[in-house]
Amino acid sequence: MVSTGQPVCLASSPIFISSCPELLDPVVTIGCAMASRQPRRVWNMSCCDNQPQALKPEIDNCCGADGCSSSEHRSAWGRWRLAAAGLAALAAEVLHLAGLAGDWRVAALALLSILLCGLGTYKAGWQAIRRRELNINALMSVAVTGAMLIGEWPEAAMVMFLFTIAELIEERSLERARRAISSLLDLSPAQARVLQADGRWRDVSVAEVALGDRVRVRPGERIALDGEVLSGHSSINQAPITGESLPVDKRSGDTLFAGSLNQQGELEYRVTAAASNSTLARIIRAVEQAQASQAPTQRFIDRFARIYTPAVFALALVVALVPALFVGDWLEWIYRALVLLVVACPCALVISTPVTVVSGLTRAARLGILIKGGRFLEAGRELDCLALDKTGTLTLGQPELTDIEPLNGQGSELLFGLAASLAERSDHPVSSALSRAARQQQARLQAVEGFAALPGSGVRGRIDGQDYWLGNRRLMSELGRLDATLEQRLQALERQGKSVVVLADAQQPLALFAVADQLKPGTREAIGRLSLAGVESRMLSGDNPHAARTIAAQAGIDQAHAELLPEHKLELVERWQAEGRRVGMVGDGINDAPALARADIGFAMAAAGTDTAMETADVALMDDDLGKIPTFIQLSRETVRILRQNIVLAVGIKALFLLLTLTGHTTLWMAVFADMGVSLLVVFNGLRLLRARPQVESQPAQAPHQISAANQ
Ligand SMILES: Nc1ncnc2c1ncn2[C@@H]1O[C@H](COP(=O)(O)OP(=O)(O)OP(=O)(O)O)[C@@H](O)[C@H]1O
Ligand SMILES: [Zn+2]
Repeated sequence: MVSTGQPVCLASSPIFISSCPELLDPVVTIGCAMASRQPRRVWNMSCCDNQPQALKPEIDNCCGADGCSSSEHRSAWGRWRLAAAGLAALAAEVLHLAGLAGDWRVAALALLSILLCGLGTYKAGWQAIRRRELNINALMSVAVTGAMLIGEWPEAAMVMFLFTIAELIEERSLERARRAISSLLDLSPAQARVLQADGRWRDVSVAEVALGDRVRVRPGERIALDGEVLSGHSSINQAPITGESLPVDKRSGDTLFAGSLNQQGELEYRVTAAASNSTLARIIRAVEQAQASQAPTQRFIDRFARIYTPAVFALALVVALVPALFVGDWLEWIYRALVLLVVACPCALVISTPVTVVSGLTRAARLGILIKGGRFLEAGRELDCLALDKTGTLTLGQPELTDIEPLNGQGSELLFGLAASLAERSDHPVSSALSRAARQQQARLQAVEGFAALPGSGVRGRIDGQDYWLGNRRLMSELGRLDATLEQRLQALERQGKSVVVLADAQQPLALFAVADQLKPGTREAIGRLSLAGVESRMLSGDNPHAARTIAAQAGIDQAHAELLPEHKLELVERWQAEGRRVGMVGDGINDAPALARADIGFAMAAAGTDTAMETADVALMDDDLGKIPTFIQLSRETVRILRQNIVLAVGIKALFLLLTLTGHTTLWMAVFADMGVSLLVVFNGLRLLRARPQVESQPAQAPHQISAANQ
């Protein structure tokens, strides 16, 4: 049981982290990660003076050769014992009601029940008291012991039994919320059909597949490993990764994710990541880590519990002693003090937050939204301003070359060849547009020396001993190549909403190349949902003001800031924060990195498959669907709402019972039932998030587009 305060091996849980409802100390978690597909076990080390060494034997024991499944935490024996304890407690109660109150048989049955189910609680309670900490176990141990001492045997047994049951249910719920995420891993098959050296295909365990191996997947099968399609054509359901079940078209060169479902054609692919390091495995690892990190509410509650429990003991002592000094009736006041201890049990309050946050994180991951900690899940609610990069975030990020304008009589074919040779070396979307067009037109590319990317402005390189530049207006004016004619022609193209780059040599500008990007399907709708949620969208673009405004207008964004260098994006984010706004930032390129890092929440899009995005962003959206941001904000609000409901429920009901207790209207029975009831209430309230349906219905009904396309 999690709350024993003992190191606990949650063998039945494939992942895990510590969670100790009545935790008074910071949690130390030790994970024993087995090979990738193996269960992973972790101990709750709230006790043991936080010394991992103290647990060494337990860890060795648990991770030993026998594997993790042997020491099943709630064994069959444990369940039988619990059932027997329940029967004994009930029998004691029945005998008691039958008027045999003082009978030794009642006491014996009650004692038997307590011994059967309560030893763990006593042990943990004793350890806590020895460390001069007072936790739930100590609270319950004292209450039960006190009840026995004043002869309330059946009640003592019932308190212990119900407490044990409640703890069990809570622990199970938390495990369920956690397991919900790791169960995703079961989606990727354990075996893959790999091409052997002798040319035959053989089924091989995924752990043995090497990088670069050629794997075949048939229609209807799940993809076993991350890879790149070598041959074949199919549509793939990537829902486990992206949360989006509309199938995505995949053909040669596209990225495949382990765990996704191949729907139609047969594919052969080259393995690009070991099974233990697939995108899916990394998502799950990240969620586990996020689950381990405490949300602000959690930290608050831990601090609260630290003061609270000792205060309750003090109050109970006062209730037991003081009134009796004046009015007598010792037994009655001691009884009330014991009821008070049970009523005061804060387990509902303490467990409600982890259950809720874990459920929220898991739900998000299933929707293809990877949140890096409870902190961000709680903070999402407060965002009131979202800064968006243009290319690749609002647009498809795959601009098409639309115009080539030679400037001084040279052949456009020659100039295009030069520009494309430079562009070929860069993966900036504008450059990619040129190189794509060059490939289609089979333009002659030349070798480039001394290539350099000039972030925010363009590229530079030497061809045939001549220096060339390819870049935007800023670059031309820096080079002193921007004259009136060039300016005029630039503006003419830009006014059509196009991005324009100029090819120049050491003397003069040679040609203009215009590209136009398209708004991504679903962008306008996502911006609309954001604004409904009270979040203002603002565009931050490195592109020219006309192109920026054109896209902003299409997307429904009022504020567009153009011609920004990376440091300008950062400055704007900082300025808005200084105005008291909570700023989120969505971007992809390196030019967004400083602003992303500075923003209250940095979002990365199309993060599946791009390592840096998945690792550095606060919130990583697995595909390029902007609609995931309003979904995230809704989920965040819902999470916080449930967190608050739980706090009000837990504290409110307990406060009510406290009053009833002090006035002598409650019994131990009622107190335990109330405690259990509140605990279950908050746990199930938290678990609701797992099932929550934060507006997935608002997916645009457009044709699916390739996610790999946006991973530039
Ligand atoms: N490697 C490059 N190849 C070609 N053009 C470039 C390159 N780098 C920058 N540019 C030019 O400079 C402009 C600004 O570039 P920057 O990377 O800052 O913005 P962007 O990513 O294109 O736009 P946004 O910031 O809106 O996503 C581009 O629109 C392009 O015209
Ligand atoms: Zn409790």
